Amino acid sequence: MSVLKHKLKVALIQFAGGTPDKTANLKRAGTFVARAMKEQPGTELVVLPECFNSVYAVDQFRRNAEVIKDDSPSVRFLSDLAREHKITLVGGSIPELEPSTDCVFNTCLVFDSAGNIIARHRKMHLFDVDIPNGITFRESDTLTGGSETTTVGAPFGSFGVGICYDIRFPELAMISARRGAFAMVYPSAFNTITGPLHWHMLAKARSIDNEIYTILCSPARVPGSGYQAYGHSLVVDPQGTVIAEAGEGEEIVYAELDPDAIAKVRRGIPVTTQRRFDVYKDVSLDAK
Ligand SMILES: NC(=O)CCC(=O)C(=O)O
Repeated sequence: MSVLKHKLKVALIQFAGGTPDKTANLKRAGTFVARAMKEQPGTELVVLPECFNSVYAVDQFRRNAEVIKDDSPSVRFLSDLAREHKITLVGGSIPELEPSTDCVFNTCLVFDSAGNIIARHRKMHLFDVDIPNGITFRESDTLTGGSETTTVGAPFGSFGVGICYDIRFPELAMISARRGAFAMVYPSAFNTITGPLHWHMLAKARSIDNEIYTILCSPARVPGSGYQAYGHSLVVDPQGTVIAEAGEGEEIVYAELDPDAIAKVRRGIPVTTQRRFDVYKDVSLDAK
């Protein structure tokens, strides 16, 4: 049985949501999703970008954080959106406040077509980098990393979720693929320094490693804003080919995923059954 149950239409909403006005950001996301449903009828999976409801900045996460409960503004909005359009919605990411610990997480919620939360992925690997003459960013100044990998069961099959920098850690994708995922979905916000270096290569690598689809959804670039998003939301097929890609501005990326594409690649180059876990049982062990 294929890991993807039937052909699947997806839409990636690359829009400029991350302004200081959360209400306006949510409203705009809703407008784009409605447009996607008109332009590509039959869409079942919709993806929003990382931190789509507020400004992506270390000193803004706590201010914009919401507790994950039914009446929090972004949670209610996303739930209504999924129910209204009868879609599985990967709700980008939002800053989440965990009241029991007072920690703030960068969190992706996934909703089913009835508006129920079916997964919560807390970004595991925080974006802490310091590239000379490039970019310095330290999410860990104000965020806490999650500690669980996420594989979501949807009516059309299972898919894994990571958030942006998580894509650099191939273990997440492999864990989900070994659980039967047909795709990895990463709400993301690369930038104009690391985007040109690694965005496409990482997406292709995760696809080729696991012979699955890889989906990256970025915010649109806003000239003059503090954090310059890379854009280029894309879908890579199980062979490592980009089958749909946006430019830098606001745009919806449409694609149709095909179970046969996964089966064909896996038949031809069967790495998913040739792995030697008897040799590399646990890569987390210290190297000898
Ligand atoms: N928001 C992020 O995690 C950015 C990750 C990034 O740009 C990278 O190069 O990795």
